[in-house]
This record gives sequence, C-alpha cells and structure tokens, in this order.
Amino acid sequence: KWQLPSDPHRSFCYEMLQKVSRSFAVVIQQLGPNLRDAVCVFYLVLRGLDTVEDDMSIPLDTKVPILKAFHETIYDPAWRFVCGEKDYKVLMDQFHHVSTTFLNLDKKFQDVIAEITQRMGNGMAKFIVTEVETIEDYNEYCHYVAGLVGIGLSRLFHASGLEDLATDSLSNSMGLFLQKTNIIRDYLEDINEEPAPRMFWPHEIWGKYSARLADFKEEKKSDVSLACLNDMITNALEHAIDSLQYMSALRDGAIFRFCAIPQIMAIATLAACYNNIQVFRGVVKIRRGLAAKIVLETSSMKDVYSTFYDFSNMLTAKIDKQDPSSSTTMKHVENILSTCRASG
Ligand SMILES: CC(C)(C)CN1C(=O)[C@@H](CC(=O)N[C@@H](CC(=O)O)C(=O)O)O[C@H](c2cccc3ccccc23)c2cc(Cl)ccc21
Repeated sequence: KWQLPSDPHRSFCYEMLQKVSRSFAVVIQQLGPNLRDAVCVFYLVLRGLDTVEDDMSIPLDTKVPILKAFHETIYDPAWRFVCGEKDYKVLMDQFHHVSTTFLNLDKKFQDVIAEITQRMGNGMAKFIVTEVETIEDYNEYCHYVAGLVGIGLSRLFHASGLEDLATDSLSNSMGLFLQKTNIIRDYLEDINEEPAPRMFWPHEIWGKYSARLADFKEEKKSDVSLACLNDMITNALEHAIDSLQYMSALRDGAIFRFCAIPQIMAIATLAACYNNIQVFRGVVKIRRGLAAKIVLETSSMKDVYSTFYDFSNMLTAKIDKQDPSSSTTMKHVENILSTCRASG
C-alpha cells in the first residue's frame, strides 16, 4: 500500500491506535491518507480526554482544569501529564507524538478537533460533579462524550471534500446509539468499579424498578432487572432511525464502512442484551465470528438495512407482552423494520 514518507510521530500514533482499539485500527485503514491521519489523531485526543475523565486517582481540582484546557494542550508537544500518584498510561506519557501529528494536520482538521475537544472537555467537567438523574441529563452526558464525536467526524468528512455536511442532530444520534449501547452492555463492569463506580443509567429510568441501581445484580431481583434493562434498550432504540438516515446519506465507500461497522455492532449488541439476565451476570459481547462477519460483509446500505432488519426481528421475538416497556419497544422496532423494508 502506498505510504506517506515515514514520520516517526505519525507512525507512533498508528501503533498506539493498534494498542487501544484493534478493530478500530483496522476500519480506519480504509480511509484516505489525509482523512485517516485526522481521524487517528481525533480518536487519540478523545482517548486522552477519556483517560483523564476515567482516572479516579486524579483529584477533582486537578482533573477539571486538565479537561477544560485539553483543547490547548493538544497544541503543545512539550506538555507532559505529571500525576504523582501513579505511573501514567502509555498514552499520556507519549502524548507529544499525538500533538506533533496534530500540528502537522491541515488547519481545517485542527480547527474541528480543537473545537470538539474544548466542548467535550467542558461537558465532561460538568458531569464530574453532576449525577445523571433525568433522561435529559442522560442525553446531555452522552452528547458530550459521544454525540460530539459524531458532529466532529461529520465536519472532518466534510472538510475532506468527500461528504456533504450532515446535520448535528443526525451526527449526534450516531454517537448516542453507540454510547447508550456501551452503557447498557457495561452495567456489571461499571458497577463493580473500584474505588467508586461511575454509573450513567438515569435514575428517572431505573428508579421505576428498584431503590438502588446495584440491586439488579441480585439473583432474586431478576424480573425487575429485566424490566429496567428492556426500558434502557427501548430508549437506545430511539436513535436507530437517525442512524440509518445518516448512513444512507454517505457517498464515500470507506467512510460508509467506517461509520456502519460500529452501528451494526451496536444493534447486534442491543438484540443480544434484550431481556438477557446475563447483562447483570457478566458482559454480553457478540461472538468474534459474528463481529468478523459484520466487518467483512458490510459494504452497502442494502447490507445495513438487512442486518438491522434481522437483528430487529431477533429482538421482537424476545419481547414479552408482560414487560412494562413492551408496547414502546414494539413501536420502535416496527419503525426500524418498516424503514428497512421501504428502503432495503
Ligand atoms: C464513545 C464512542 C462511541 C464515541 C467511542 N467510539 C467508538 O466506540 C468507535 C468504535 C470503537 O472504538 N469500538 C471499540 C469497542 C468498544 O468500545 O466497545 C473497539 O475497540 O473497536 O466508533 C466511534 C465512531 C466510529 C465511526 C462513526 C462514528 C460516528 C459517531 C460517533 C462515533 C463514531 C468512535 C469514533 C471516534 Cl473518532 C472516537 C471514538 C469512537
């Protein structure tokens, strides 16, 4: 494959990407070189923000300023993250490779990455000290950590000249569909976090089923756990129609595959998690063989419609009329099925 003259900082970024997310590193290779570098840097900058946000060993009065200043930090290759308590993750020790590569990007890409980083850093800082209480809080938090990623990617795709600019609303939904799926799938991993779990399940939903979010781990609570799980999944399914609409507007094959693969993993994960008590016993991951099949066989909207259709049918088959959310779940799934039939 034709490679740009080797630049050690850029090569390091791709090696780091391989480490933090193998499947993502594979999918990103399909993008053209300029856009690929911009998305690689964008991913690593976001990963840097995420690492700081998630690190419970960093005191609040240190963490908040770092999050808020991160959009300036990325311009400073001299910046080193020094946090006494622990030898910091490779990503932060070697972050100067990311900022150096960032500074070599076309300015139009830099501007997008810097703006999104600033908005995300401020949003994360807000939610460090705010609980996710209402469904509105839940949508706002997911907007900051994932919706903005969609908005940023849409702007990078447009800046590359390969795509028209998608609306912020559809771009936001692309992120929310992925993030809400992750939050649902990772319940047990998150609630068992030491020293203190950070949970993003909105009290407005789980409060209908139990007094404590941790109760859903208990064997004897399985009926209310499933009712809550199905309610959360029904909420996530609201974004599927926007996701299909966003993807159907994409023109470039590589960008399409880059966007479609995580969305299909998400609908497959939601179908696997629906009414599945295993979510509260372990992490429900779709089988590697199925994931590999999705990566290999997704190349057109026809593939996306037929996959969304199949997983929506799978989910429908699991709906129990006794489930409190069942009529709303049916409505959302019917909506997806008819969209796939009409366009597929
Ligand atoms: C929080 C998140 C969903 C945005 C994270 N996120 C994604 O999940 C990655 C996929 C990924 O990293 N998956 C993990 C597995 C996992 O985490 O479960 C993997 O190791 O493959 O994809 C997204 C992503 C890819 C393509 C289009 C997108 C449009 C809107 C929003 C996000 C989009 C992503 C793109 C960028 Cl640039 C940055 C981050 C992400």
